[in-house]
Amino acid sequence: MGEDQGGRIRILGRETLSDGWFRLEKVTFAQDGGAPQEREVYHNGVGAAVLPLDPARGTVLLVRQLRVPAMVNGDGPMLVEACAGIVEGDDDPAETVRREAGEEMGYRLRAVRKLFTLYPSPGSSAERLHLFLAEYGPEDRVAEGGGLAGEGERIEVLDVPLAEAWAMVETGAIMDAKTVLLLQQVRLDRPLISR
Ligand SMILES: Nc1nc2c(ncn2[C@@H]2O[C@H](COP(=O)(O)OP(=O)(O)O[C@H]3O[C@H](CO)[C@@H](O)[C@H](O)[C@@H]3O)[C@@H](O)[C@H]2O)c(=O)[nH]1
Ligand SMILES: [Mg+2]
Repeated sequence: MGEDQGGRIRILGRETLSDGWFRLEKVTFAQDGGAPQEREVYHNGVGAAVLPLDPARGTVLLVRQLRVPAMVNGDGPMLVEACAGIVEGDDDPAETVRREAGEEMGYRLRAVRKLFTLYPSPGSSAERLHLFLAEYGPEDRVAEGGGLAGEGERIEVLDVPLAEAWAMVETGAIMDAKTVLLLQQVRLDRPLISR
């Protein structure tokens, strides 16, 4: 059982509630010697996402796919997002986004640039998400894309002007947090081609 550096938080117990696709754990802890408290933690892995920009045409690549959580919330069933994937084991997140860009979009990436590593939903999820920008051009389309049919993926690729992508954020057609963040970063970095 652990304590934090100040010794004020003591972990009293850790219990696996479910161990399916990812693991759901219940953590029991006490703060400042107080009463025990519980939190559920979903260990949904390490992710990596990339927004490829074509600086010459002022376009970005996005993917549209079935997202069951959005569907059961009544917002889906399809979400428009930046291309993303789960980082397996000790894989390099930059390699993960190159691989996912090939599988999901059929594009090879250039000038892959790391931005941040973020907790997308730290209240209940242990996921760490690595965010990248990249560049592409029409000549970098090297395959069909669409995702891995064996995993049931049917991914549509969108090659859209930045202004159109931003309008989709404003109308609610894009609701995915990492995607909004990446589009905002492009608007900060490239104000002249963003409007
Ligand atoms: N069988 C099964 N498949 C699942 C389950 N949950 C997800 N999958 C499938 O597993 C595959 C994972 O595909 P990736 O491309 O590697 O990941 P992702 O779903 O795009 O996830 C990425 O984006 C998420 C949303 O931002 C991130 O949460 C995640 O960490 C990752 O970065 C998808 O086909 C997805 O439908 C499940 O419970 N059961
Ligand atoms: Mg994916």
